[in-house]
Formats: sequence, structure tokens, C-alpha cells
Amino acid sequence: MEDDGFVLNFAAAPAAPAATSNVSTVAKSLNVKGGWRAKRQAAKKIIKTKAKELAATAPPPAANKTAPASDAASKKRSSAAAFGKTLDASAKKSKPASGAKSQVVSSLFTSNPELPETTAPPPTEPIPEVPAPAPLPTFTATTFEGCGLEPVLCAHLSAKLKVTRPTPIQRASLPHLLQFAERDTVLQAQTGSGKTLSFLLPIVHRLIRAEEQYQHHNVSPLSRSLGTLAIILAPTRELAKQIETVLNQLLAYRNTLAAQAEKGAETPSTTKHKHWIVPGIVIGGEKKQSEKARLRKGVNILVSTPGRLLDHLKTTQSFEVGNLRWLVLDEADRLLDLGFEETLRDILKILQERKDAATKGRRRIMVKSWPAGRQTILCSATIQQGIQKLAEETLDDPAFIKAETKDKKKGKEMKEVKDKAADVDGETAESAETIADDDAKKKTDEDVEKTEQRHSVPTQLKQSYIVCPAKLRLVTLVGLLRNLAKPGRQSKIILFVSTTDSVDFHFHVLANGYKAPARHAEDEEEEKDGNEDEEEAEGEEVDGEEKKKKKRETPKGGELAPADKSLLQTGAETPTLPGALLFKLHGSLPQSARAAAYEKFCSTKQPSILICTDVAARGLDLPDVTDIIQYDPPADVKDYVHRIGRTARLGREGRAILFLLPSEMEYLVVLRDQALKVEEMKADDVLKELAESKVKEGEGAEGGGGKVGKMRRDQKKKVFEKALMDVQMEFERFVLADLQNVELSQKAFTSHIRAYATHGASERHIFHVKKLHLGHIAKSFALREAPTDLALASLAKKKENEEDRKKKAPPPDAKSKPGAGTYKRKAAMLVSSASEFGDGDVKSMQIKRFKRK
Ligand SMILES: Nc1ncnc2c1ncn2[C@@H]1O[C@H](COP(=O)(O)OP(=O)(O)OP(=O)(O)O)[C@@H](O)[C@H]1O
Repeated sequence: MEDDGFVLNFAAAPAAPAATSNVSTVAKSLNVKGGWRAKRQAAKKIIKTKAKELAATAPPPAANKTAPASDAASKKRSSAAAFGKTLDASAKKSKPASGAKSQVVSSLFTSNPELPETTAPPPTEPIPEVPAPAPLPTFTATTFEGCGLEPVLCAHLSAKLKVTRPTPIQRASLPHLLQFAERDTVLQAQTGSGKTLSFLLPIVHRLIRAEEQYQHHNVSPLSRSLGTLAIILAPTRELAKQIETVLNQLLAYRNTLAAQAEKGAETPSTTKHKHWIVPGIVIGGEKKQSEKARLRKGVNILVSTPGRLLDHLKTTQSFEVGNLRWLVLDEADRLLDLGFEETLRDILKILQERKDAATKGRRRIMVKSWPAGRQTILCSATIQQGIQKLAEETLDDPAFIKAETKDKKKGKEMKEVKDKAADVDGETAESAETIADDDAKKKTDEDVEKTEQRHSVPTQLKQSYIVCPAKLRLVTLVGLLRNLAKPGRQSKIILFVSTTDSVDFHFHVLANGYKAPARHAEDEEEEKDGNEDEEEAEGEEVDGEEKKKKKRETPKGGELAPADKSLLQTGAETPTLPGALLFKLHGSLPQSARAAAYEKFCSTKQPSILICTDVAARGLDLPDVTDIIQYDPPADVKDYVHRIGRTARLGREGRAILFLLPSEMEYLVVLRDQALKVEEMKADDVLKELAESKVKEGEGAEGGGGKVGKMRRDQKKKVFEKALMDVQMEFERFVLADLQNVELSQKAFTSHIRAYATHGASERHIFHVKKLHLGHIAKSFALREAPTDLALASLAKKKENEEDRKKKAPPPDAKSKPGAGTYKRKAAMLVSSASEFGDGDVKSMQIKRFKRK
């Protein structure tokens, strides 16, 4: 595309400082005769003069301090400033239906920060090549049979699940887990590499074996009366359900057996497999009574979320766990992160007590091929130091199994790790890509440790970032979504935002806001008459109470989905993205809505977009996801890895795009230090495409196609920028037309700012609230100004308190002292409030501006 440099010439004339930019504020402070209008005129003059002075004296923006602006750049700046002026002059007032005071429509193209140098410093070390976790070509030692898996299961895997060859992590873990029943184990492998089967298969294998071994005994080891033998814990309900589905598929092996027997194939007799292995699930949001009934009957393998499991352990008398042999923590690092620490500790304590009681009461059965005690398996794509503490407490002499590549540079050292693993695990090493035993790990040098700490992602996953000023975020998002979810493109997009309120807002606004027929006749007239008086006096009543009511009840133009209805909606078609379906998922939705959104997004063949919090970041194997958009950067690099891991699974292609503000570009260094290779995507290109399509739509409507093509470059630029302003205005009008919309938008804004403050300490210098221009951020929530300074004040205060608390709190490792753990728990909960489990604590924020008098 030809580079007009047309939109993102962010460097507009330096903005007047906040204190002087607000006409009303300045006007109030003036002692001028002639009433309010005269005061305002005087205030405007003062601001203009001040801005000119500042423009003459202001130093170049911080990001550009090192490099003097080129002539071309300064030309761009002045043209942007000129254009900004044009738009500012034509800025029109629009009355919010809410009865709020009228607000100024500020241009999208003024006062944007200078775009910093986009080329981040090169990574400190070359980025290691990581292969796709696709199943490897056939080797005898790399088949499931070669790994030692029960033939019944091997046959079932290939006949019914169409899984014929193990992935690297399966090749590494299966022989180990099948050989060492007692050994606690940590599994780490890339996202989408088949870890679920890695821990499920050995458990099912040992249950099948036990039944064969004990077929002549009175009591089968699979008898439901013996209670639960294995528990699998997952941090989210969706992930727990997904694991249960895979488990159900595996346990249907008896059907395969029966089918083979019918065909006269030589298979182990079904008489050897009298019992079905009974799976079960207990998760939050479901009816506890029916769960209790299932547990009473007996569940062999139970999948659960931690809170609900603890609840049943405490309250369901008939829940028998005295015979428990396996405990799996999937996404183990997350289970720790989310403030589940205490819950996990309680669970482990109760399990131990029940085991001791069962042993004492001689209710614990002994089976040759099962662990005498309990085997605990921890599993994640991002297990790092964070896991050590939990690992030490939970695991006994754990083995670390990791499947990843040979880092070319560190090959020698890694080989040492592998060789050691080979010695330890004998036959296992034959099929293992890399097995890093814990002892071997200690022997590696610092470099290897560093490599180990890096997160590995599939190489076929294309990672990009898009630098976009806050004001332009919403239109850029719309442009990008329209581009990716084009009709005819088989696309499934996951859009991550930081809070539940933000999910609700974006879902509602994208579903209903664009081309929404919410323009009121009087608004349009006011816009047409180009009233010079841009702002209403503060506190001036715009609409009568009656008028407001009427507007809320019957928006002109009809068909506007009422906000409250839309909030419960889970899937919607939208004119913003023609032909695409929109879904939303977060932790505050009713369970039925969560399940419906999840299922529909999985099953639809239409281009679709799932707007969600980090509730969908981990473990979910959503089929055919093509693109991940991280509209809000994640709270942690680990989350970045998991979020992008929802695409490019098992060797498939996929793309991930990260939105960054110009002030956040240092995050690229963080990513590149983690060997995460991100490339730039130009926001300008995205915007240009959106503007073009918008202009074409307009031309089509007026029947004057092709006019823009013949325009001069500067004319075209203006037309395009106007088109983008129109898109933004559509959303702003939509929000202002309804009090509920305004509140939704304000809630989303405040929770977004709060979540922003919860970035980890190591990244806080990049994601610092003080760096945010709240007015510009408000624009990205289709608001014309930040709801109130109260948000910032409250936030700053909370942060201050938090820092004070931190100073006073005991160090996190002082866990033996009474009250220890609280500090960490609180911190974890604070982080969680930025994601699916928190609501951004907006309730405590006062939303003053639009409240009725
Ligand atoms: N050996 C195999 N051959 C073919 N497909 C497989 C194999 N093992 C697993 N799969 C499929 O690969 C996909 C990803 O597997 P899974 O969800 O277990 O990945 P994961 O490593 O747990 O990912 P995450 O880290 O995101 O949780 C699933 O659709 C699963 O059915």
C-alpha cells in the first residue's frame, strides 16, 4: 500500500497542559465581567496563547529525545496539527440522552504522543528455533505401543480418536509415568502440544491394568464403592469441562473393544474389562446437590476446580478419597498464581488425613501397579521458579519432564542434561526428546538455566505488535477485526481484554454501536448548524427529566438492542463486522451463558470473534482459532504465552497480535528477552483499509463511486481521516444516547485503569498508570472525556496504600510465621482482579458525572 503517512502522524502540536486545556475550569477562575459566555471567550483566548507559547518552548517528546526529529517528521507534525485544527474547529456538540452536560468531540488526530522508535533493541541472545509440536514421523520407539501403553488404549486412540503418534511431550512423559508409578512429576511443554493426554493416559492405563490383574478377586479395584482414585484439578470451569471431555473419549475404549470383538479381531476379552471407569466433574456454578449424588455413587476419576473440590471434601460425607492414588494439577503455575494457594493447602491436608484414616481403618486397597502412596503430577507450558515453592511442598522428589528443542547454541549443555536423563530413565530416554531430571538440572550451567527459564512457543505462530495511540485504539480495533473477520475468510478470533467490564463494554458496543440508528434528530441538527459555542457551561441542564426518560425508553431509529439485554447476550451478529458472529466469555457471566458462548464459538463455521478475559487464556483447546488479539497487554509474560497458545496448536498455523500504546513499547524488550519473536504491524495500514471501506460505503450510498481514487493526496488524507472520525463518532453517539451505555462504558474505563495498575512489579515501569492520558483512554471507551478525576485519585490512593502495606508486610518467604501467606495471597488476588476472577472493583468507584441529579 502506498504510504501516505496519513493517520498516525501522532506528533501533533504539543497539547496545552491539562490544567489549562479545560475552558470551563479556566473560565471559572477568571474575574471578567459580562457573564459566563464572556468568561469563556476570555478563557479560550488565554488557552490559545498559552498553547502557542508552549509549542514554541516545549522540548521534544521524551521518546524522541535522543533522535532529533527529521524535516519530514516535523512537516508531518505540522500537517497533522493543521488537520487537527480543522477537525477541532468543526468539532460539534452532541447531547447525551443521559442528561449529562454536552461534551466536546475531540479529534482523533490531535495531541497524540510521538510514535517512539519501533525497532526495539535486539535480543541479548539469538532466538532459539523451536519446532512445531506436531506428531513426529514414525519411529518404532515413538509409537504409543513403544512407550509401553496398554494395547487396548493404543487401538482405541488410533481407531476412535485418530491419534496415531505421540507428540514429543507424550513420548517423553508416557514411558516415564508408566514406569515410575511412585515418582511425582512436573510436565512442561509448549501450548497445544498434547499435555492432557500425557497425564490422562498413564492413569487410565494403570486402572485398566489393575482390573486385568485382579479379575478373579471379589472386589474389583474399579468398584465405585472404593471411591475416587484420581483427581484432576484445573483453574477454570471451561478447562475442567474440556479435560472431562477428553477423559470421556478415552474411557470409551470399551466400545472399541466390543467393536473389535464383534469383527472377530483378536482383542483382550471384554470379560476382563467388566467395569466402566466412571468419570465425573464437580465445578463452580453447577448444582451441588446433583454433584453430591454422583459422588455418593462413586466416581473413579474426578475433574474439578479447586474451590468446589474443597467444598465437597468438607461438606459431602459420602465423598470417599481414602484410596486416592493420583492428583494432577493442570496449569499448576496458574493454580498457584490465582490465590488458590490456601485452597490447595487445605485440599492436600484433607487428602492426607483421609488417606491416613483409610490406612488405619484398613479400607485402603493395595494394587501392584498403582502407587502405594499418591503420585502428584504438575503440568503447564510455563513452569518456572514460581512453581518451585509449590513443587517443594506438594511433591516428593519430583522428576521434571520437558519437551522442547535442542537450542543450537546450547546444544552441548542440553545434551548433558539429556544424557543424564538417559542414565536415569534407561529405556525412557530412547523415546524422550529431552528429559531433564532434577538432578541433571542442577548440573547445568547458568546459560542453560537461562534458556530453561525462557518460554517456548510454536515457531509457526506468527507474533506481531501494533503500536496505537490511545485515542485511535477503538477504530484501529474495528479496522483490524473487519480485516481479520472478512466474509469468506475462515477466521476464529479471540480478543483478550483485561476486565469483565471491558468485555461487556466491547461486546455491547461492537454488537450495537456501529451504524447504530441512535442519532437523534436534534443532535443531527445541532451538528449541522456548526454552532461555534463548542461547550455548554458546566452544570447547565441540557435535557429535562422527561426528555431523558423518553430517550432511554424509545431510542429514535428503533432496533437498538437495549443495553441490559445485550449484556446477557452471548452471541450476536453485528453490522460492525458484517458476516461475523460475536461472543463473549468471562468469569462473572452466569454459568449457562458461559457454557453457551463457549460451545457456540467452538461449533460455529462462521467467522467469529470471542471477546474474553484471561478465563480463556489457559488450556482451552478451541478448535481452529486463527488469530489472537491482545487488545490489553497481559498482566504477565506467562499469560502472554498462554493467550497466544490458543492458536497454532499442534503444528497448525496461527497469528497473534498485541496492541501497545506508544508509551508501552519497552514491553518489546521484555518479550524479546524471553525469545519471543514479535514483528511490527502498522496501525496506519489497518486504519487506511478501514477508511477506504468506509469511504466506499459512503460513495456506494451516494452513487458517486471512485471519487476518492481521483483525489489529490492531501484531499484523500482529509477524506480518510474524516471517515475514521465518523466511525469513532458512531460509537460515541451510541454510548451517549443511553444512560446504561454511559455507565457501562464508564465502568469499563475505570476497571481498565485499575487493572492497568496491577501489572507485576517487574513491568510496572512500562505499564504505569501515570503514563496514561486518561482523556485519550476514555476515547477508546467511546467516551468524550475521562469519567472523572476521581477514578485516578482513588486509584492513586489505593496504590499508595498498597505500597505502604507491602512495606509493612512480612517478606513472602516468611511462611512459618502466623499470618504469613496473606501478603502473597492479597497480591495474587489483586492480580486476579485484573482478570476473569475480578470485576476490577468498580463498585467502589464513584461514577459521578452522569448520575441524575
Ligand atoms: N498424539 C497426538 N496426535 C494428534 N493430536 C493430538 C495428540 N495429542 C494431543 N492431540 C490434540 O492436540 C490438541 C492439543 O492438546 P492439549 O489440549 O492436550 O494441549 P496442551 O499441551 O494441554 O495445551 P495447553 O498448554 O494450551 O493447555 C488437542 O486437540 C488434542 O486432541
